[in-house]
Amino acid sequence: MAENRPTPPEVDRVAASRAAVAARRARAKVKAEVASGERTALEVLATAIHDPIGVEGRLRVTELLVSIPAIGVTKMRRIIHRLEISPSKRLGGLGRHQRDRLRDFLSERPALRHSTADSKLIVLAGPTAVGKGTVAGYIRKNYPDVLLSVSATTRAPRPGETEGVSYYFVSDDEFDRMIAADELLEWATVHNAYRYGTPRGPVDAAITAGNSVLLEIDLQGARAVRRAMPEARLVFLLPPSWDELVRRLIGRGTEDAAEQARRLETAKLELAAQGEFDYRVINHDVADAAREVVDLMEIRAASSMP
Ligand SMILES: Nc1ncnc2c1ncn2[C@@H]1O[C@H](COP(=O)(O)OP(=O)(O)OP(=O)(O)O)[C@@H](O)[C@H]1O
Ligand SMILES: Nc1nc2c(ncn2[C@@H]2O[C@H](COP(=O)(O)O)[C@@H](O)[C@H]2O)c(=O)[nH]1
Repeated sequence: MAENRPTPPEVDRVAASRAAVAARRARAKVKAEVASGERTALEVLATAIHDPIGVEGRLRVTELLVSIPAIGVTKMRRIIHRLEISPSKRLGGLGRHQRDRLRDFLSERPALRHSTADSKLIVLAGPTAVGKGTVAGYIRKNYPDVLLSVSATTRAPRPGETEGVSYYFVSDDEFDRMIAADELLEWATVHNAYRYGTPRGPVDAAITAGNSVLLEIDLQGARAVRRAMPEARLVFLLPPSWDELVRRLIGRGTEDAAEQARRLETAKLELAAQGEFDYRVINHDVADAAREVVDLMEIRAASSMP
């Protein structure tokens, strides 16, 4: 019956709304492909440049960035601010310089180019007194699903440290035995002083069970884990400034002046190596830094679900 048929303006509205739904679905599919590692963000950008009015071209830069595992909304806002790209910009509407900056950003970060869907191992490293232990402790308390690896060390306990929670405090002989028995995933002499190592068993067991594991270790250890387990994601914790790092070290008051000086020398070398890491997190605030680290695991855990 003629009166039940849509009038021409209605036809336009229905068609437009169907097209909008189809476009939204197509964009959601692209985002899911990036999130699962099926396509890289770089590939999506390349397609958008080739076809600015296609599905990829209609994707907002913000949508592309938050599809990438390890980039949450806060980090995405910081990135687009740094790249001087407006949040409303679509990939197809980027100017040449914006496009180049975005392409450079995506190319420079190996972790953003490859799928990270199967990585559950996060390594947290950074200079002395930046707050690695504090951030790891916050994660232990507030995110019980994350297993914090407990290292073995030959150094003596500090006041307040607990055997089996802070560290396994072992003798030199016992540490030698652990190395010989291949019980350590990695180990290093840190600050030219004591030996520290990650017991392999609990890490393997947690990963096999599908749980996320956090290792809080030094730069040498991070490099060794990368060699042994390339799927591990390396996070470098940074201080807001060098002066603040010195303030934290002195304020902690657990080392004498000679040990502080030795640690600060190591810190300079460690800071120079930050470019080797997949992610950098500035520890302004403990809860925020912990959240950023845990976000890496949550995204990965979710994306690795069947
Ligand atoms: N976001 C923060 N703001 C202010 N102080 C902090 C912050 N995070 C940690 N601290 C303080 O800085 C000091 C050093 O922290 P922590 O011992 O966790 O460092 P670390 O990186 O584990 O050091 P190390 O490698 O020497 O063991 C502590 O006194 C801690 O309370
Ligand atoms: N390579 C490893 N480094 C480790 C491990 N556990 C801790 N550490 C690092 O040692 C220093 C000093 O720690 P502190 O407790 O004496 O202040 C710090 O940078 C830790 O990250 C480990 O298992 N392997």
